[in-house]
Amino acid sequence: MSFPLPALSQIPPEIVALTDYEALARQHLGEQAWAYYAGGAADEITLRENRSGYDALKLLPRVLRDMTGGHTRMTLLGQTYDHPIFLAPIAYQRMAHAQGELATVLGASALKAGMVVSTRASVPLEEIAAAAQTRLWFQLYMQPDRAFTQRLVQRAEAAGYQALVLTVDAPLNGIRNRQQRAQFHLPPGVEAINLRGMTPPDLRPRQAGENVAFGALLDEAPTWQDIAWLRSITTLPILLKGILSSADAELAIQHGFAGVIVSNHGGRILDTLPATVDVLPQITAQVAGRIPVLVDGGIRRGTDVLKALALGASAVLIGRPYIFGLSVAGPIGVAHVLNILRAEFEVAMGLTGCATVSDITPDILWQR
Ligand SMILES: Cc1cc2nc3c(=O)[nH]c(=O)nc-3n(C[C@H](O)[C@H](O)[C@H](O)COP(=O)(O)O)c2cc1C
Ligand SMILES: CCCCCCC(=O)C(=O)O
Repeated sequence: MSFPLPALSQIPPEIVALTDYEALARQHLGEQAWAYYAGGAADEITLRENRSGYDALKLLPRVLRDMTGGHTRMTLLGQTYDHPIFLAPIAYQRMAHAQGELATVLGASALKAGMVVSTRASVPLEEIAAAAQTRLWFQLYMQPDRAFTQRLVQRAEAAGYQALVLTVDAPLNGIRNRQQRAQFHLPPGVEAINLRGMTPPDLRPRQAGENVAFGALLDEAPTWQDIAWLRSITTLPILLKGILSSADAELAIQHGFAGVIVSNHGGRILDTLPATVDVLPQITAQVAGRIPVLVDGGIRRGTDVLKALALGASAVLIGRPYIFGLSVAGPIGVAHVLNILRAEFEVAMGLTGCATVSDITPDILWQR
């Protein structure tokens, strides 16, 4: 089922960096889909800072180290991965490509990248698993109907997903002005197919002055009290996605999570949150190696991957870049994005004197 890597030779030679896909994707996606995928919340301050945070960090190479036998492999939750770059969960991928998540999983398989499949995927989770030749994790939005949530978790487990990722930073949608200006709505035929049969939340337009968040939506949002229940219905390891505070990272450990993902949802939920790379050091310090810490948001270069690992992350996830690759060139685009980033990461390791990921330590970051 995997496709041959040589197909990457079909990619136009001028596409050499992740950002090259961004400009092309804008031409492939309509205005509404572009607003959905590329946009962030409100003034998009957090969206921009996720990127500028990495640019502000400078590397300090170590030289003349023995690099014999170097590689990018790493171990996470007891499994070995070829490299520490994962695909973050992104909803509704059939809006970017006719095959949606099925195309993405082929691209991920070609590069043996771990892929996190969204609850709001537009292809049944079982079909994605059947096409996968790489490790899959399932991202869970807990639903008000707990029996429905339980069935979803059981389906993911039965289909062979190896971990759950509980996203907790989006109990309701952010203020998405870019989407509003583009009058974004899902096109016909694209839906969160794995949520079929569930009573949809009450999203009717509110009268002026009426509550938009308090009431039904937030009353039913999960809390720490629900975690024991979630852990009781699955044997899969569960990671917590959407952590920015070290106090919440500590609570995650106390509640038995297998890992945390430092994330501000790609700057899409609440604007003016700090960049994930800026809070990462506090969280890795708090966690102190007890569970793995992953991070996403703004990672566009191999040097960003290296910096995140130098700050203590075990792995990183990318979101928009692979969606842009998907929209331009389907599975090959996803594979190409991963290939570029993995190769850049390897070069950055080599040029800072890190032969393996365990050699990536904070001393390769320049202190002013
Ligand atoms: C269009 C879009 C849809 C997303 N859908 C989900 C989702 O369904 N579940 C989730 O946990 N995160 C979702 N995210 C957040 C991503 O998983 C990830 O945190 C973020 O995209 C990382 O930032 P980056 O896009 O700058 O790499 C979405 C992000 C985007 C851009
Ligand atoms: C209540 C928030 C739902 C967002 C679903 C998709 C997503 O995570 C995103 O667009 O971002």
